[in-house]
Amino acid sequence: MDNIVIAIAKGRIEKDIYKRLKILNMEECIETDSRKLIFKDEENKITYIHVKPSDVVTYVEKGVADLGIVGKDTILENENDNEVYELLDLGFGKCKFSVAGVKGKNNYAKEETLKVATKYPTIAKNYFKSRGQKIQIIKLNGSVELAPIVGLSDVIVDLVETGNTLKANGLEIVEDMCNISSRIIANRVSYKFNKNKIEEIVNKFASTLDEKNY
Ligand SMILES: Nc1ncnc2c1ncn2[C@@H]1O[C@H](COP(=O)(O)OP(=O)(O)OP(=O)(O)O)[C@@H](O)[C@H]1O
Ligand SMILES: O=P(O)(O)OC[C@H]1O[C@H](OP(=O)(O)OP(=O)(O)O)[C@H](O)[C@@H]1O
Repeated sequence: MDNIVIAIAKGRIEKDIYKRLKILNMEECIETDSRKLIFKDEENKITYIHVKPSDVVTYVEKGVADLGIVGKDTILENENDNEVYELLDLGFGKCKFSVAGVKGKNNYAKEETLKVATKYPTIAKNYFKSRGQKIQIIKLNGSVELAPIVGLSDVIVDLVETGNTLKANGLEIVEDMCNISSRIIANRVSYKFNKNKIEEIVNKFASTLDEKNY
């Protein structure tokens, strides 16, 4: 049988993923300080590919990867285009989506069209549509907190972890939208054809959920 391919999100959650891979003795092949993007663990018959977080869902949905480890934010941002199975909440990478704006300037009438700056247009559109609020999206790629300060938008939709970035820029949370954490996702066809191997891997990750040693 071919190796199971697991797409790992590079960046912020990578270290948390490696801690679990160590616990599962699945890390022999991964050189954490390397620029390499693909690692083969022949013993466990698993291939790991290192992918930008916002691309993991694409690799899984297209079937290049059987499994992916990635933040729920990227799953939600891709949900209109990419159908994948979400198999497990890994309990790390915790943050939340919130609507935020400049402190003391957030009394908007429902009838107004709200200008919303965000890195996550799909999430913002779905959220405000569900609340019957007309919006105009201003798509940005980062440092989104700047937008309401300089008048580019009324509010932002962004990830909040400690709240320090909002506080440092004189912004306040208008409303919380949903909690976020890292998840294991699966390609739907792979899950049907490699169910036993996939469930074996997912169950191993599930066994680390109550590990206190990291
Ligand atoms: N404060 C936070 N900001 C952004 N992501 C966070 C935060 N806290 C936890 N996360 C989780 O970490 C994941 C990876 O975040 P990271 O910043 O590495 O990726 P990214 O934002 O897509 O990268 P880039 O900033 O290069 O576009 C996110 O998808 C999210 O699930
Ligand atoms: O609540 P906090 O702990 O301050 O974290 C929230 C910040 O973290 C992210 O920024 P990051 O620099 O990771 O990504 P970006 O390039 O999308 O701004 C996010 O966009 C917020 O700005």
